[in-house]
Amino acid sequence: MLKVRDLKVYYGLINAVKGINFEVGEGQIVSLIGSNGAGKTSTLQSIVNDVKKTGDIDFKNNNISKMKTHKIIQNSIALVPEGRRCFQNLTIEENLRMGAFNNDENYERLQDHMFELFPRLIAKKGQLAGTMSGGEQQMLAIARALMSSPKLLMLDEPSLGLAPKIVGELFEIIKKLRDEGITILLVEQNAFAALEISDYAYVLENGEIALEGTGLELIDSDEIRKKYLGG
Ligand SMILES: Nc1ncnc2c1ncn2[C@@H]1O[C@H](COP(=O)(O)OP(=O)(O)OP(=O)(O)O)[C@@H](O)[C@H]1O
Repeated sequence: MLKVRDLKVYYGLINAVKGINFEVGEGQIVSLIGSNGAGKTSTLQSIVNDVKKTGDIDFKNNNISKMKTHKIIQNSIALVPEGRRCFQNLTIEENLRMGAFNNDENYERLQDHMFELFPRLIAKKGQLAGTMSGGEQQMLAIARALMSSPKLLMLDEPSLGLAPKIVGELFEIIKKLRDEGITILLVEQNAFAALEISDYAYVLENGEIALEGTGLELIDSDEIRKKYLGG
């Protein structure tokens, strides 16, 4: 579904991503893991053309490298950025409606489905997003992105700052989305949680892919255990 070839991202003289290649197959969960500053966020931003880059990005066999960000989003790719960024002064329902503004699909049907997927949100649907917990806001951010009916959902550090119980709940939902046919590209520092649910994963180090394999292969790898899984 997504093929990234020789992707490079520069910020002035800083070469944040150094010519990486990776693929995301339809219906898969693929993760990019790596420590702070490895280039994960820059990679996601370059897919939606929100950062200066070189290289080729094919989505469903169309080259989208030079497409404008809003066109890419209309083209069924959604990005949930790090830090959630819900509309703090809007209610849950209003946030969902904002997510659907570009979508001709039946709003009520989509909204009902979001409340099925994220039951924590239904009781609070009239509440302002800014007054909800971090976990609830992360769920809302994902639900809002899903309101555009994306084929590819990209999540940047969804577990950041959340309690382990909520992370578990969130990752179960991510698996469910994959089972519903949504392809997922997940960026995570929580390597174990990501690898456990990933069909395939890439390890980014200093802007390069240091290692790749199935989620289970990487969980079993000594190198990954030492560097990312605490032994
Ligand atoms: N707007 C920017 N201007 C200058 N340098 C930047 C900018 N954004 C990112 N960088 C640098 O690019 C490198 C990669 O950053 P990036 O945010 O992509 O990494 P990351 O793996 O997502 O890390 P994190 O998890 O901390 O967000 C880092 O060295 C970072 O300091």
